Amino acid sequence: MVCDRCQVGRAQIQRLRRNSRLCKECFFVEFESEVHETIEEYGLFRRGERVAVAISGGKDSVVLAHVLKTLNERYAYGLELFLLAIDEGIHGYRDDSLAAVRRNSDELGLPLCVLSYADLYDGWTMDRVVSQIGRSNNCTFCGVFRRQALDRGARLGGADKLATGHNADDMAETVFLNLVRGDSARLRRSADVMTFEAEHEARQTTATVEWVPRVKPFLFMYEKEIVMYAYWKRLDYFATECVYAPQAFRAFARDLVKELEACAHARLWIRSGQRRSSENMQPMGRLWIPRPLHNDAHDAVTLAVKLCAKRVCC
Ligand SMILES: Nc1ncnc2c1ncn2[C@@H]1O[C@H](COP(=O)(O)OP(=O)(O)OP(=O)(O)O)[C@@H](O)[C@H]1O
Repeated sequence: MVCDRCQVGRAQIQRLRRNSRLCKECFFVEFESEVHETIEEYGLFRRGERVAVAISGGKDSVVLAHVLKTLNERYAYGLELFLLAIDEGIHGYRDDSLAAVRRNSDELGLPLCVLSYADLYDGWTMDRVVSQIGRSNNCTFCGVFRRQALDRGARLGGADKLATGHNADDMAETVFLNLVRGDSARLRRSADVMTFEAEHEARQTTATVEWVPRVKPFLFMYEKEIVMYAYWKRLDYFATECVYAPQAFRAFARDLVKELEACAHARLWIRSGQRRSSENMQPMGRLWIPRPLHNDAHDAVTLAVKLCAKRVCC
């Protein structure tokens, strides 16, 4: 079967969003163009800005670093990029992924800044936190520490923006997590392409904190396609899951999204990546859903809440 775009190469991937069948080269072109469109449409960067790319060594952030460098050169954004990694102090996980981060920094020729929880939080590594509080809830601590660490790292590095590798799948999970937690403030901004996290926290604590806006250039990109990009480009990333992650509440949300996707209707609206797929879309909050399924989507949210409640209660 030939590629729908160039009509020459052998089709090797069926795009989830547009349903087109593409060869590898055309897939790279479309993927990169879609990230560029997001950057342009939402005005994520301004010429001359210094951008911290948050890199964990996982596939999303490694692909993000490569794509941002490529687009910065191709479209002459005029950005000054550097990599920012946080060492949470998780033995057998973060030490290995940081090795991948260092190799990417060398390959891309981008400077790297590494900050550790141990240095920032008076010797408190995640291994030490888990030894004190056990495994349940440790991801909540880690998430709060990491958000602050990234913010501090970005400010230390003089960044105007902090770019993270959050993708459409992460967004869908986050929407459900915030729904279940009843965190309406976070729910409202969980699908934003640009957020001001520290500003929100500062408002709640009345502390004066300088903040660095966060941007998510991959918010409309599917995880599966990010994996294919990394695989076909032979990028050097670390694939193992965090040793503490299986206990995470987020894992419930991930399973839930998969369960919902098993219903044909839900699959159509659950990810923000559908946003641009058709003119027949309409917004429900920040999610875009096909018009004929608007009512079904409300049913799906109800179903999601019931499923979550069931899981949380069990
Ligand atoms: N230790 C870290 N250092 C720097 N950035 C991080 C770190 N952990 C997460 N991030 C940023 O937050 C984003 C989402 O975090 P998540 O926990 O989903 O990442 P991951 O699964 O470790 O790896 P990735 O998302 O890169 O595949 C990452 O893409 C990255 O930009």
